[in-house]
Amino acid sequence: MSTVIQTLQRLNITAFDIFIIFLLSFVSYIIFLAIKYPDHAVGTKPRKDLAGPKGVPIFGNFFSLLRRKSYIQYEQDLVNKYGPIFTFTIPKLSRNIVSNDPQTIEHILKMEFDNYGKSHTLHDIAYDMFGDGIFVVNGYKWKFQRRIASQLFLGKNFRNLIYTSITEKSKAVLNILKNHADSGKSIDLQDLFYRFTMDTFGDMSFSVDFGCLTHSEKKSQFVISFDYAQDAIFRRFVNPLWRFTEKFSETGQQLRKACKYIDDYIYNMINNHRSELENKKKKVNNLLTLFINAVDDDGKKLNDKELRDVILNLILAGRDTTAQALSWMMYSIMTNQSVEELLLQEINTILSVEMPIPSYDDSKLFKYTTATFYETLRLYPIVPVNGKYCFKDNVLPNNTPIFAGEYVEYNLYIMGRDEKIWGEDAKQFNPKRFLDSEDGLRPNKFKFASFHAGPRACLGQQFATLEVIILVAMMFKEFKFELVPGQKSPPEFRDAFSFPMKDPLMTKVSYRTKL
Ligand code: HEM
Repeated sequence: MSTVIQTLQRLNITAFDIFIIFLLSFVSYIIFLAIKYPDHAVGTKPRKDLAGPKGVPIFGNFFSLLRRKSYIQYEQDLVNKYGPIFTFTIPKLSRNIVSNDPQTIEHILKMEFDNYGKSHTLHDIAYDMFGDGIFVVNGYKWKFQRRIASQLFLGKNFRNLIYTSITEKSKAVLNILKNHADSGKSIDLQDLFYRFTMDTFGDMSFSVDFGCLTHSEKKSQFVISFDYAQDAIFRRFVNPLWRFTEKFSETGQQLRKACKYIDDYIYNMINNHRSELENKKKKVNNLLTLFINAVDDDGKKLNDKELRDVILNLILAGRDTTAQALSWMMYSIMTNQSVEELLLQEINTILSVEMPIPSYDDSKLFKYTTATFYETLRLYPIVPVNGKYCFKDNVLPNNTPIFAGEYVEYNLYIMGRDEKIWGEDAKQFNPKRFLDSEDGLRPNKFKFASFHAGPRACLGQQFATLEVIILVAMMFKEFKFELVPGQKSPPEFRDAFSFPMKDPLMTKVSYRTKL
């Protein structure tokens, strides 16, 4: 070090000179980048062959995206201007090529499955919460988790477990609704559904009572931390400097605190479950037991960190998706009287005063209710924007070339309203479209891709459908629901990993017939 200083002194170079050299080098580097990336984000290839908004040097379309009202609105404006295929770039997140057509979805989710997957950037951004869980990994890690989890969701052995959890927690929801019907106090249904899906999932998957329905007035610290961490991590997508800013920001500090709380809670749950399994020496059938006992190809069991990642991903999948779908479904029913009438007709033919809870087998009879659920997901897809990272150069069925490192994205919210895909009444809420069509309740998975498709199709579709049918049937059998006036209709949504309503769904509850 001292020789460097001596040399600099001999050459008469001062600290100020060094500062100027650094500054000039930095400015030259920025100029070099600005010339190399004149209208697209750093690290991306130019794509003059594709339509799309012109970006600024280095940052591409980052600033216009920051000014957006919502990501969906941003893309809707681009569809209106450029048509269904267009592109834009964001630093770190690379180039997005949006192609809103079912053939593209089939191509990336099924036909070219091995060539399109989760990216390193997604894994990095989400790591603090999702770790190496099923939503953010590819290859063996994904396959292994899918294989184990599917035993619960697709295996017949777990039918009773799932059914019992759903009906028990649905009864708890009905008790809360009774209190509101008696007191005349309105209720936020979205919040109620989050509590319902969290408790159902906790019971069924971990034999844990999160207490969301029993201690309904106070959110548990776990839920508060879980929600905070999810939102903070989602915001990283539009902050390429998040690693730096979070070191100093309040958000960063709160996020670390939330993740620590979540980790402690989950590790504690794992330890309790392990010792319960060891002490009782009996089989506790649930998702956590399946993963604790599972062995990989080398005969190795998962360690606590791996179990934690698996659990957190599944809680995310199991809670938010169905709670939000239920909220949009209730909103859609409350604003479509004819749908409510047909739904009630169906419920009343299957349920009675003596049989107010659908049996597992009866749940299959709720065709119109299932169609109403699907129609909700068609117009309000819970993962509205999805896409995959391209590993090797490839060409889409519509002849759009895709280069390694680019994302192919599709927007189901926009596709759900596209008359070319769904016909003239695409924007209308009409559950019958599923029943009247040839495919019925087995719609083409690439057109109706709300549950994803191909080898990574949603594992929880049947579980979510059962959960929705049972709760909705029980709720409508006993209560009437009415939106509290003065709320935005349709409700606004919030940018997130899934599709939450921005505001509470305030609803007045009354008895259908006072018993
Ligand atoms: C309305 C309810 C639901 C909807 C609309 C839905 C939708 C989706 C979508 C779009 C994906 C693909 C996500 C991706 O790009 O990686 C997915 C994956 C998944 N879902 Fe669901 N989901 C729902 C409920 C559930 C429930 C209740 C569970 C139960 C835990 C669940 C478990 C999973 C799992 C494990 C995956 C990952 C599959 C894989 O990568 O192999 N889902 N779901």
